[in-house]
Amino acid sequence: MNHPLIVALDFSNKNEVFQFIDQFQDERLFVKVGMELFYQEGPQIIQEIKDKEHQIFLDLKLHDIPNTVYSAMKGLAKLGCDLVNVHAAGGKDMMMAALEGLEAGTKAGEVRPSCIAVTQLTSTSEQQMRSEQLIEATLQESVLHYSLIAQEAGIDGVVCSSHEVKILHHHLGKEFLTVTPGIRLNSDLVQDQKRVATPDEAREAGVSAIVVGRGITKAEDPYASYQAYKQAWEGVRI
Ligand SMILES: O=c1ccn([C@@H]2O[C@H](COP(=O)(O)O)[C@@H](O)[C@H]2O)c(=O)[nH]1
Repeated sequence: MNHPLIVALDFSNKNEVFQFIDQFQDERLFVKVGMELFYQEGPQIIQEIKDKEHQIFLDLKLHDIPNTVYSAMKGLAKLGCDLVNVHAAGGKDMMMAALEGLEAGTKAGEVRPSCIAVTQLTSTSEQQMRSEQLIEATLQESVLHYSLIAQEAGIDGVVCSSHEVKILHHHLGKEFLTVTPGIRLNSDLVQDQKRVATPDEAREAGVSAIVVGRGITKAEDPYASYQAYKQAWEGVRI
């Protein structure tokens, strides 16, 4: 994964999606299709975006018993996305089943999508995690624990915040993917996110890919905002 800036297409219908995408005639985007769009438009939206030669992260965060996740992933693999995900809280057996489903559903001669696991949502604070999930650890420890079991299951990386990336690299190596939402420019509103970082901070932490939604899609000039995020994200990478 070559350090993409992934744009979250949190729209409720395909007209809004293509109105947005059509502003980027000269760019091959890496976009994220999440629950809002997928549940409204169904699986065919994936092919329509692929026809325009954009890469796709299908962010459905699967979390169920292993057998159900196996079958769901087998079906999703047929859509030909680049990246899919599960919740690490579903457990090691569930994550292994997700990978088996992806392998089973990937067409012969094609590469299976990468699969990452959500650790703690970027909208979760440590205080919330402790009081609502009854986890008696720091947030970093919880993210590290979920990442360790994800790696043991054979998962390719995790969704976390930029704040946890250095410790993950230390324990899991730099090849393990870190995909971080909760990205904001200093001028942006934080909204419902709790663990946020700027694109520069994410780059300095060594993040593999950043995810940006409203900062681009709801901007007055989405194209200009995309370029501003991209410039800050690309910076000087060492
Ligand atoms: O921990 C997570 C996991 C997924 N997301 C998703 O990323 C985008 C972020 O959108 P913004 O508008 O930039 O806040 C959104 O689609 C979430 O579903 C996340 O934010 N945190």
